[in-house]
Amino acid sequence: MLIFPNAKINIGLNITGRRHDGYHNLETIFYPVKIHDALEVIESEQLTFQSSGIPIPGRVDDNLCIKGYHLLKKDHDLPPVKIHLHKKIPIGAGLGGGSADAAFFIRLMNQLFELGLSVDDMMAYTRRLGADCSFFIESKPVFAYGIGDEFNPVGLDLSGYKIVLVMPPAHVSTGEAYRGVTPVMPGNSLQELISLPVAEWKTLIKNDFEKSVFKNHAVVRGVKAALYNAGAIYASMSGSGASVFGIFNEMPDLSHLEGENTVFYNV
Ligand SMILES: C[C@@](CO)(OP(=O)(O)O)[C@H](O)COP(=O)(O)OP(=O)(O)OC[C@H]1O[C@@H](n2ccc(N)nc2=O)[C@H](O)[C@@H]1O
Ligand SMILES: Nc1ncnc2c1ncn2[C@@H]1O[C@H](COP(=O)(O)OP(=O)(O)O)[C@@H](O)[C@H]1O
Repeated sequence: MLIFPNAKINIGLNITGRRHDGYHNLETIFYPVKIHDALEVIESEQLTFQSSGIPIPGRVDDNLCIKGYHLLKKDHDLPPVKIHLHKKIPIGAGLGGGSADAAFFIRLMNQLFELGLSVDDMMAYTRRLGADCSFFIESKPVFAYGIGDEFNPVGLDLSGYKIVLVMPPAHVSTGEAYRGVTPVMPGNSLQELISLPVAEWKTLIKNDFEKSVFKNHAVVRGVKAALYNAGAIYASMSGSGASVFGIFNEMPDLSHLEGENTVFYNV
């Protein structure tokens, strides 16, 4: 069975507090975008994992698909499977690619082996795999809070705009990004701001990671400026970086950014 895990962007990201478990409370909008991996699972003689496309750092045993398999196997009588992941979602980009693979793996296994898991059941597994992982069980626009695993639906539809995503040659680890932020409660609720017209977002909707990431990675700041210069109505770094997206009325010409950066048009 084949499935296509999609990436997400964060529109606004307020880090509101540090918790006793070392994690942070946050508020953000998760919005699904059309950049996909391809994940294939077939029943097999033994459990194997292979990948192609963008190389995935770390050991195979630490791959979130393999972790997801072991979690499910504890509760269900599963045969071994052969997993192939074709990686296209940039890694360490703030696009949640690893989390997407894990959540779509759980969805696929539920279907393939008729495990009868509800959305809540699947989210109980994904919560144990990563803070933003549960979003990808439904992959619909949401206002997320808590550590990023509690959701309220939002009626946000950006399909009338052109969204462009740029991945600069920089890598920011999620842990590093959180260490660079001093939590603060926002003056205005993101849940309310998001229903304002996109043209009003620029001065009101912020990503708290940008300050420290821009300080350490000037190239990321440069990409955001380039998107505004190209006519973006709104531009922001996604998540903990380093990717940056722009929302446009018309498709911009960003050929001057290609080469050094990877540019994804119409995500
Ligand atoms: C920053 C965000 C924003 O959407 O996305 P990305 O930029 O990574 O895509 C998420 O909070 C990333 O969630 P996720 O990537 O699932 O995080 P995890 O693997 O669970 O945690 C990695 C590390 O990030 C820190 N962490 C993560 C989430 C959170 N709410 N508070 C934290 O402090 C912790 O130090 C943790 O050890
Ligand atoms: N299936 C996977 N795809 C990508 N990265 C994975 C995967 N499984 C585990 N990882 C680990 O997760 C780390 C973060 O990857 P990713 O989710 O792409 O970043 P981000 O949290 O910035 O969106 C990688 O450096 C990698 O070691």
